[in-house]
Amino acid sequence: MLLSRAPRGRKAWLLGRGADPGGLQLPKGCGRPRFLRRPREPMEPTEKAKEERLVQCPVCLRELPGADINPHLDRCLQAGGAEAEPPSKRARLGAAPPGSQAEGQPEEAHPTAGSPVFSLFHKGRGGGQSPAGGGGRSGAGRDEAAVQPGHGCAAALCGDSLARKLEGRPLAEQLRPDTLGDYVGQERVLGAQTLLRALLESHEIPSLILWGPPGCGKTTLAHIIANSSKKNGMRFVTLSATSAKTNDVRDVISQAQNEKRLFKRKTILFIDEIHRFNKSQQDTFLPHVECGTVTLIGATTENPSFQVNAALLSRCRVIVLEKLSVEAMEAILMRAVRSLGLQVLGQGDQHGTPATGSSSKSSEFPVYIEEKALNTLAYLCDGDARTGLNGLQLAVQARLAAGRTTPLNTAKGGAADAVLVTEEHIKEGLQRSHILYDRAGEEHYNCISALHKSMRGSDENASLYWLARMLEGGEDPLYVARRLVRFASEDIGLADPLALTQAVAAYQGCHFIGMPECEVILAQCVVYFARAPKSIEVYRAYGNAKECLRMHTGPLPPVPLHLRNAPTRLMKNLGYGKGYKYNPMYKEPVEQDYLPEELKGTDFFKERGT
Ligand SMILES: Nc1ncnc2c1ncn2[C@@H]1O[C@H](COP(=O)(O)OP(=O)(O)OP(=O)(O)O)[C@@H](O)[C@H]1O
Repeated sequence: MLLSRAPRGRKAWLLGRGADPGGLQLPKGCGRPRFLRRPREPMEPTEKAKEERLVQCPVCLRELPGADINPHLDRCLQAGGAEAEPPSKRARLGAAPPGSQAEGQPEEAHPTAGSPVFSLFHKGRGGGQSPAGGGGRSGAGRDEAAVQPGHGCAAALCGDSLARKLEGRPLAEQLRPDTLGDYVGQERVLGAQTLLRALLESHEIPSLILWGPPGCGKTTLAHIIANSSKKNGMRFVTLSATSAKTNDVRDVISQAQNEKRLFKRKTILFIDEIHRFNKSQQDTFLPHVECGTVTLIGATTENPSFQVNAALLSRCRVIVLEKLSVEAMEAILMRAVRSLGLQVLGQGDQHGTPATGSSSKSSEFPVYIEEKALNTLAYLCDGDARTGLNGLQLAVQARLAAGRTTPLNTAKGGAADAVLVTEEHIKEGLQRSHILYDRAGEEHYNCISALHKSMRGSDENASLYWLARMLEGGEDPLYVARRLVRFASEDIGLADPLALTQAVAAYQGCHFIGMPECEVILAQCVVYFARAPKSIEVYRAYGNAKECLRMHTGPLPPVPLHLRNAPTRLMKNLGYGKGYKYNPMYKEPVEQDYLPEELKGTDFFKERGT
């Protein structure tokens, strides 16, 4: 029977388990809840009616036909709550096309992929094994930061098996650490003596906001907390603010309330990209964080002071994660190298020119990666581990697909053909926009601010550097050009009125020809501005005028009658324009007031000077 055909508004009740209580596993110390007893009905329903009646699961709140409730409840409880997400909700929250999954089907029939709720930390999803190849997670970590020439993983893999390992889930996902031991870097907040580490190790998880640039390990840290909290009997629920709606948050909260009330189980709610929730959505969970129904862990790349409700922020500990250092990146890449079974080719080793061979042939050879290539990758991914791991994956896959082998002479005296990944291949594999700059995030504002300040400080070299950093990172040239228009007036002003013309021309030039040709137009304008004399006289005076208006109390003074236009007889009769002295008619300077009476004599320029 489909849920959609069931009568609505009927009071939910649960059937008792009758003769088979053994299948129901309740947590220790928790007696059979009262709701499991069937309430008395005025008239005993028939067996068929009993089976068709809808009842609500106390764990996941899903309504099911009476006949299905007890097996469902068993599964729900055994799966530990988080895994018991009703399939109907998965379909609703996830990206599944409408109608692709019939509501009310048993949950086993529904994969979790695509759902923002509970999907991230599912075990065993899509064959989510570590591709350890003998290396696995053990031994990975800080001590592996040094690249050992000619030293791959214990079991070196040849092309074919490696290609299979790289299929499917992205390498970064496959290698996401499960424990703090494998979490690299971020010593300042997670080092041995830090408060956060002590709290995590004692399983006292406070509400947290994890703030840091992309790929620095925010989600990974949440994943580690999820693993350890699940082991300690807590529920861990994930929502992504990019796809979840306010109702999804409400559902999670009401489940958390039930869990707390019925099973004394705590819920940790992880919200990825929390800054994408608007303030009123954030308000939804504020009281529940306050009263401890849920422990909130939010991840954001944006400054939480602007993006997270002040009230919510004050109830959370803000953990600032940094870009991963080059050393940390090397450790992460070495862990990947080991897990993939690649051999590292040291600086002293030599190789010849790649020869073209068939794919099937190259698939039989071991795969080497230059030590230099790993170092370069560690530098170029700019502290973003996802970019680094994806770059490695792409480069290796591309080499395997190209089907070329290279004759190698290693320092250890060996000579053999192999598939070789060089520094060049790594650079090709990296997307340019990832190299230096996060166009959509914090870095965008940091760099434009640095450019503005460098021009203001007349440092033409720094100005060019910040400009190049933005453009090479993929910044929109029109965004930079708009800022230059503003700068021309704000910082140069009347010291060189031509600056504004330059900026507008630069904007139009960029508009006409686009990147990369327009970069030199912007460079010219930026250098012009850095060298130009500066004046904030107008900017300040205008600020004073605005201030004067804002500070004014009471009704604003009327526009003096003599300054008003008088296009009609009535207006003339009312005195509009009366006494106005038309300046061109006078040879000598005209004595006339232009400010309202009460502001007579105000000098916005004099007040603070320039
Ligand atoms: N500190 C770390 N130690 C080991 N691996 C890491 C670390 N940080 C990131 N990684 C690797 O990089 C991948 C991406 O990291 P993660 O998803 O945690 O980044 P994030 O900070 O949440 O980024 P985003 O804001 O873009 O979601 C992980 O799957 C993991 O393989």
